[in-house]
Amino acid sequence: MTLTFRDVTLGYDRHPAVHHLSGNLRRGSLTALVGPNGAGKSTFFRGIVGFLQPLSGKIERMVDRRDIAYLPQVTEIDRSFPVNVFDFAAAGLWSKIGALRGIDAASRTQIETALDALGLLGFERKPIGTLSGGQMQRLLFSRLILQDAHLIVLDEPFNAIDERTTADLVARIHAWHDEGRTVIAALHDLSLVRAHFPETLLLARRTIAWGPTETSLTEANLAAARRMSEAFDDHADACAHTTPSAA
Ligand SMILES: Nc1ncnc2c1ncn2[C@@H]1O[C@H](COP(=O)(O)OP(=O)(O)OP(=O)(O)O)[C@@H](O)[C@H]1O
Repeated sequence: MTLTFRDVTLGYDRHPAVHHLSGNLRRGSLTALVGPNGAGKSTFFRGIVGFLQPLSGKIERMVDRRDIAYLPQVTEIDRSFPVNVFDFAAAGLWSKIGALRGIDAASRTQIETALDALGLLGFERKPIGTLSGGQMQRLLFSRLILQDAHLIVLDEPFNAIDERTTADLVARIHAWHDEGRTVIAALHDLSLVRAHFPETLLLARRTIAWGPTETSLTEANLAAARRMSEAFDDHADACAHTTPSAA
């Protein structure tokens, strides 16, 4: 296993957002995290990476925190920061070599190789603020390559990305999977999930289904996820165990 969740509840200011989640993220698995807007997907990821401590229950990590790479939603990334493509990618090496060691010839080659893998060679000196959305997402994936983490957590990596870039990024995800890494990605495009992700966690504040994609993403489960998400009271203090009745 890479992660085990034991009756985990996550939330903000004591208001639960994700309820009583139990299960395992198998080592080397490739999982899609699916759920309606506000289902708790980003909250779940913040719990995985340790930005958010569970209100109750336990997340057991069989990997070191430094061996977890996290790609937040693109809206959470500040692109006004005055840094160029090369230096932004180079930050991916910091968790392994430290920020102060400087970049030697071997590291430079590694960074160029990672940029090349995502079609960004030649962009090294460009400020990140001048990149298109798709180029920025390619850069974020280059940095993930350099992080060389075992567990890779991707929050909506294909948002506002064209088909060509999506195909390149999907290929990179398959390469990570083939290398034996554990990958989990929040996605809204169900045809993409069915085509490329063997396992799915369907979340709507609680687990609706978690297992093989074909058995998780049934019409009945998707309808249950919609109902559950709509019925959820964001301001509830207590941990509601009740399930809304089928409409
Ligand atoms: N920083 C925060 N402080 C307070 N509440 C939050 C915070 N972030 C999220 N929430 C609330 O937690 C609930 C789950 O939100 P979350 O962002 O995890 O959902 P999501 O499934 O990632 O949604 P989307 O698909 O729209 O990105 C929502 O009701 C949201 O308002």
